[in-house]
Amino acid sequence: MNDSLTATQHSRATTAPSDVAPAIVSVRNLTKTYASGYQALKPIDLEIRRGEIFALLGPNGAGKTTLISIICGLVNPSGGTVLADGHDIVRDYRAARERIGLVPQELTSDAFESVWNTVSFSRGLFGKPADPAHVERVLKDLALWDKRDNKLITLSGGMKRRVLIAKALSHEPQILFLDEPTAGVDVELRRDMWNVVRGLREAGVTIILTTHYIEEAEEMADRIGVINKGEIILVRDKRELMRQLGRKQMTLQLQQPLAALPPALAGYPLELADDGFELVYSYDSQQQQTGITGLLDAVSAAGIEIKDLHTRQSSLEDIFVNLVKERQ
Ligand SMILES: Nc1ncnc2c1ncn2[C@@H]1O[C@H](COP(=O)(O)OP(=O)(O)OP(=O)(O)O)[C@@H](O)[C@H]1O
Repeated sequence: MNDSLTATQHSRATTAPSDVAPAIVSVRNLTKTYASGYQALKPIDLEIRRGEIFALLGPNGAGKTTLISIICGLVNPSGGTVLADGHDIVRDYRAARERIGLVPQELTSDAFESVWNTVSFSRGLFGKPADPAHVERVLKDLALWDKRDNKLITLSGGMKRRVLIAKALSHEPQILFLDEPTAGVDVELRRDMWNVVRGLREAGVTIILTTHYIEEAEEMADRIGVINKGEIILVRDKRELMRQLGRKQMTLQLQQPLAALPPALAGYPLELADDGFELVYSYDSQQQQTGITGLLDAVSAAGIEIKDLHTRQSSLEDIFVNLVKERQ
């Protein structure tokens, strides 16, 4: 991403998000019941901070697309309010929508249109005057400049994804929603896309992404929101979340297999694994006392010989699975 976008598109570039960063999107008491009678969103309150990357995680059918579609004005809310940069998305639709870019999963544009025309046309849809210099910058930033005259149908999957982002940026939004930005793309392209998204954040764009790849949220997000069955069950700074909810496991590989846990070790949170060749101990690394010393003494006193030992920190995936499981 070059500096021109930084300087011109987002002259109000923000500093790094902090606790005091004001909300750029405010969701209050938002509900959605579809015509079928299905309540897809229970009352939702959510604040997205200016300049952050916010990842919205949730299992299939949790309500992610419904929430994003309401904020972007594609689906009507049943109740509650949403402000985008201070503009009510219903009463002040145009002003709110102008501030928002949405990168959907699929390219629905005319396959026989050129990259340049598609992106320029998107800008026009928001009533913005033509600005070839801006379109040029966006295409250059997304490494699409060489493809500007190519028809969409001739582009690779990765290039099509970039076109989706270019379209969403064509009208200079401050808030960018990415719906599953890297679904179905290979690892290399995923890393490429992450760099593009980081570049946008550096240029002052607030990013909200939904993802099934928890690794993506772990890698990219400043904050994480978890939605389950139409309810936001958690919103937390990513690092804090991993520190607070992260658990550690210590695995002891044994010289000889155990048929069962010896009674002397019954008081420890231990599991036998790998056909009795492993003892797995779970503990909270934040605690003053992890219990490791006592456990190792007890193992030794029980005459169990250890061949090797390793520890593993739980990932965001473990945390997410546990959170959602708890609510079922
Ligand atoms: N137009 C609709 N009419 C009735 N029910 C709907 C409609 N759209 C979505 N739903 C239901 O609302 C719930 C939430 O759907 P939504 O698409 O928001 O979930 P999601 O979290 O985005 O899921 P996924 O990860 O599978 O895309 C689902 O149970 C879905 O079946």
